[in-house]
Amino acid sequence: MTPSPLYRIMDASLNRCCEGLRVLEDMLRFVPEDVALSKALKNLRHSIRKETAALASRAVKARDSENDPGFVISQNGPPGKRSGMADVAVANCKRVQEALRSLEEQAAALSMPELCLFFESCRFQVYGLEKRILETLIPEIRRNILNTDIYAITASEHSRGRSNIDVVRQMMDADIRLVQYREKDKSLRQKYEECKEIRKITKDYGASFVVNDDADLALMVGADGVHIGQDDWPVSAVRELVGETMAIGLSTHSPEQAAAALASGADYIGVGPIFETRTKKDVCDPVGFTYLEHVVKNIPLPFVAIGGIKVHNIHEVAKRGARCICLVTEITGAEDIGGKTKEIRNILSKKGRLT
Ligand SMILES: Cc1ncc(COP(=O)(O)OP(=O)(O)O)c(N)n1
Ligand SMILES: Cc1nc(C(=O)O)sc1CCOP(=O)(O)O
Ligand SMILES: [Mg+2]
Repeated sequence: MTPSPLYRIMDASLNRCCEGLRVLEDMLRFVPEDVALSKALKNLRHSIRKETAALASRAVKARDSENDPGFVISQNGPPGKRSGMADVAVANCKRVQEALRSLEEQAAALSMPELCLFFESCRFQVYGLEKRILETLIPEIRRNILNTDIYAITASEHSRGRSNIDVVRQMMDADIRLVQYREKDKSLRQKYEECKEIRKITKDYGASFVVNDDADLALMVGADGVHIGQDDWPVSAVRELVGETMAIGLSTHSPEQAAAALASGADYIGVGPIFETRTKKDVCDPVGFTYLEHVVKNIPLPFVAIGGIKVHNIHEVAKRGARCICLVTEITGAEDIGGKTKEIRNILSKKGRLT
């Protein structure tokens, strides 16, 4: 007898549900190393496999993957729709919940009341786990954006006449993993076009992309982060606008601002200007090493040191504990961006030996 098509749906939904749980389980295990949460997901997956063993062996008989129209749809769909790890986590929570809802409906239609109740209780467990995932994994992923040595920023007026696109391509070829788009005098349309292109390039290279000032632009182009200053919109308002998965960076220039940034929910802070800089017009006086050392000792947030940092002084910054360092014109103004990046990395790799 041909099995009911409902079994075919259940087969697909069971796989979808367990695959989604596995993705989440691995992310929690390896990103924030949250063993308890990872284990809770694993237990749920095992209990679903156990409770549905009889159903699964019937459902697999209804499987016909070669003729599944969904396969054609996913093959032709837009590649890389997810904009980062946080999006992957959120999408997989939804995937598991939807699969469980579908299983529940099919079980009801096939008059399997016990399984129907089981799937419903699993779905409610996932709602609870999703809340914990959003509270632990997503902020960790957002803060991870600074988990790199160099933070590059565009500056078309200091780029030897090269376009931002050209400069970003060279940055990517130099294996710079984090780039911010910062332009003060271009129209919104120009900024939008450039950011769209830079988002595409950075994604191709697997690098992170942050937009300065404009949270709406960051959203439109699917950036990984937005960077705001003390006079920009407050972090809480930006968070409301951009949602949970986008990182928010906040410039700080004093211990008071750093403490406020911590309370504000910013994912990372800019610490500067360490030295004098002419790149930012309305910048305050250099904060020097005192403020940098204060942040290293007292502020449990990722930070990036910025302002006047060049090849000749970067070791002074690194040896005081800055692990992520931002150089704007030193990189955009270099004739050979790849060569300059190597020079910077060479110094950073020797920082322990420099006095
Ligand atoms: C990484 C990083 N740190 C600091 C800043 C400066 O931001 P802000 O104070 O808002 O000034 P402008 O860059 O908007 O002139 C930054 N952009 N990036
Ligand atoms: C954009 C920016 N923000 C700063 C801050 O201290 O918040 S300093 C700065 C410009 C840094 O450029 P350069 O590396 O060319 O000196
Ligand atoms: Mg700003």
